[in-house]
Amino acid sequence: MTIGVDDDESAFSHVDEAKALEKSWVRICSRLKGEVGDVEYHAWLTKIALGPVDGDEITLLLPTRFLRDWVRSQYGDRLSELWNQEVASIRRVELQVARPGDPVAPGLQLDESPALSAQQNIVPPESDESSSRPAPEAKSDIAAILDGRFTFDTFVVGKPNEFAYACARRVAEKPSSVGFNPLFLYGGVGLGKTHLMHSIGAELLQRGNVSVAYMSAEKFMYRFIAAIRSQSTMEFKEQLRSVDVLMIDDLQFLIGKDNTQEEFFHTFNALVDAGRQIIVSADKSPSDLSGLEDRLRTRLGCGMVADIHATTFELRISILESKAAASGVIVPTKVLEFLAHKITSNVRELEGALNRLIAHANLFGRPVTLEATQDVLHDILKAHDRRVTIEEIQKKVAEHWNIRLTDMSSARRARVVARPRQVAMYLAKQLTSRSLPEIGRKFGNRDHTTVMHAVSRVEEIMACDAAFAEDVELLRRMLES
Ligand SMILES: Nc1ncnc2c1ncn2[C@@H]1O[C@H](COP(=O)(O)OP(=O)(O)OP(=O)(O)O)[C@@H](O)[C@H]1O
Repeated sequence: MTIGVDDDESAFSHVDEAKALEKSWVRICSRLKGEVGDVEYHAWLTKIALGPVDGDEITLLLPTRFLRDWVRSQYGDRLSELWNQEVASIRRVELQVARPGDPVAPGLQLDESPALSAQQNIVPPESDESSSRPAPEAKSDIAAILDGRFTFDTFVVGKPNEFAYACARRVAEKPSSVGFNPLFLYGGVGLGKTHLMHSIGAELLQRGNVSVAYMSAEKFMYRFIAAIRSQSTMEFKEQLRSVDVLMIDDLQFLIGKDNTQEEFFHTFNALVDAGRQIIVSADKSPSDLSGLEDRLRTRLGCGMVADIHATTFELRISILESKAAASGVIVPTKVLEFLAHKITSNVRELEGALNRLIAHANLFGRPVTLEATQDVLHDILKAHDRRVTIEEIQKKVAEHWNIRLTDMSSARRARVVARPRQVAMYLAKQLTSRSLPEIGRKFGNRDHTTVMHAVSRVEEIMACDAAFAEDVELLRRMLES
């Protein structure tokens, strides 16, 4: 079965094609319903409308950005698999927010402010040669597929990323400036490199008159191999070398791929020599990318190298606040703090956790609370669980009430230090397997009866003082991270 958009007379007429797609979609829906159950199916999947097919990609349309993101994160891969099983020529599913005039699933409204189209094509450079290049399939090789969610507006700036952000902004405003070419962005997984690159692309395309190509290093390699196989390497090279801005994401993928590195090196030189902008991202700095050829590493380090550092608690809170605000769901500060304490590894995970909470709140129409958070995210939180020590408990509790760590074992009995000390003992009992005498010893050689008293006192106060109970609960959850 062939479904494509071309002039081939043997292809289906548009009407037949549309009917065949609808039938496939009905079958896919019925399989999905069986797999996910009625509630999930009606909550999310009935909102999808069929969009156009282009080559090996089918577009599915959703009425809001939120639904698009949710369906993409939860069902994106499964939808691609099912489509591919139904229609072998379809290999990818693109989920987009429907625009006015697009088909929408029955009974639904469009988002009032639909996201920037999730897909933008490369702007063909204006040139006399444009009619002689590129063949339609080859042209899609370097199409800049940008994620409309990733713009400068939605990027939250804080200490760890302010330098990279400023460099990205600068390149978006003045591509190919001296000292900024190439722009090399690096940092750990899920810290916003791709987001910044897409933001540059979106900004440049919005201003127009500039051609932008974006692709992952992996895609670069596969396109290169495909071009070799189809004997169209010249076209591929020409396309790459005709752009004003070339962005290659996750360059570390080219480690050990010598031929592709070589090709990239020549493309790189041709573009920089012609005064075009290159933007590259990787998980390490050029000097630490030890599997890359020396000459390439040297050239990569010649422009601006900007590091995105691990997030701080403050940045994680700001990111969560901004994403929660965009969702329209009220997420209490305590929950945001809890998440920012628990999930520290990368922003992608943090965002995933928040999205799940928001989806849950939307689905069941219930407010987001700390308890619900722990329930809904139990699997994520469990993965982050680890053993906690009495020293960590003392430190966290002392920080929380702003007392000195030494007061955890001092003889001072003023309430301002005695109460936090009791809480720390209570938490030590709750969160560790230490015996009462062992806990007592860690708190300035106190007797085990003192620990027992502390535990029951804290329980008493928690029962009648909700704010205190919430503080203790928050501390407990933080410490479990
Ligand atoms: N400062 C930020 N503000 C808003 N969102 C952010 C920020 N940093 C990261 N994100 C979000 O976190 C997710 C992961 O970011 P991104 O894909 O850009 O990371 P990456 O550094 O390219 O990761 P990888 O190493 O896996 O390629 C994205 O959804 C992105 O929007």
